[in-house]
Amino acid sequence: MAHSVEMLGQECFDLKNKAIAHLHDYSFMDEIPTIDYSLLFSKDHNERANSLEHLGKACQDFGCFYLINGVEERVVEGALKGISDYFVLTNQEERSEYLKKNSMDRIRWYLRSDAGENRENLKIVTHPEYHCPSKPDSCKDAIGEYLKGMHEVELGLAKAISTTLGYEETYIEKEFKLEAGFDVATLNLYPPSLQSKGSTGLAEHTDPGFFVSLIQDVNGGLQVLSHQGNWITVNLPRNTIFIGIGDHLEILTNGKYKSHIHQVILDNNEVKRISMATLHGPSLDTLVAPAPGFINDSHPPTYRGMTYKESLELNGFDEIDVQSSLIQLQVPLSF
Ligand SMILES: O=C(O)CCC(=O)C(=O)O
Ligand SMILES: [Fe+2]
Repeated sequence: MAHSVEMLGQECFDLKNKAIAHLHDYSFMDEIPTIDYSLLFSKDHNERANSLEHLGKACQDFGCFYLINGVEERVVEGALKGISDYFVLTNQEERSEYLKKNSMDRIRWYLRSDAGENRENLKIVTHPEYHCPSKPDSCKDAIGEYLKGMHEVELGLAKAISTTLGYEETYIEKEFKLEAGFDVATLNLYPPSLQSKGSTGLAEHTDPGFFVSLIQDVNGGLQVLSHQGNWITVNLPRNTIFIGIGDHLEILTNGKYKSHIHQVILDNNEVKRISMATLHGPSLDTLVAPAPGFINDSHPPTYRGMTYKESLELNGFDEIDVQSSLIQLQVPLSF
């Protein structure tokens, strides 16, 4: 059928409106992107360029992504078994040996069960030196093997993310002095919702550092806040690691790559859930401030500089507590 000029005009108008509506329909953006680690280093130039572009978008538009082909499946499964063994094969009295003793603790444990938090949590400093309870035997080696693999991935992601920011590969590694980076793993045990005091596993927060890597034994619980303001549940396919941007990459990039806001909700958890979040940080003596390349007239510095250690201790916390101080580091807006 022949189209009259008026009809074609109407069709064009409808198509344009549809496209505009789609641009504002952000529901399609509520799926956490997946990055294939191996493709970031592909020998095929186009494949590498495409996956780096995808990584840059994930960092800028989501602040998090699912990583595949980073650490071997056997190693991830071994670590999850090691964490489960720690909580199952020791009793609470043995675990409470790691209750806070002093600010320089390298292993620390607590159990919290109230309206604001429901979890048992063991924090261990894992880099530059690796600390882990010696009991049970299966725990230290299995978690250690995963962390070794994850440290390689950290260095690889530092290269890839530097490239997405338009810098040379070694940029982040040098800026954050990752050779002596301060990493803390937090091992979590959340009760089933029936046994919790309220529905909050862990309240809304961001984490300090370069980025956080997370593995979990069951899906459901961890949620991230999308840049469009929706809470998205982290559903990790098997052998996938969740990666979320940390506060100090937000500070270094002056807000270009934002720290991911997340929380743990126990609403639908019928079974207990274990997770391990590793906060990969700069070295404690690194002064982290917005880099000159991210500052210009329309982007004045949004954060003040501070060493990683000072920022971890800013609100009276110890470095092993790895608490965020992003809000306190913000420079007030001047008009
Ligand atoms: O257990 C989780 O899913 C998240 C843990 C977390 O956010 C943290 O330990 O900082
Ligand atoms: Fe966190």
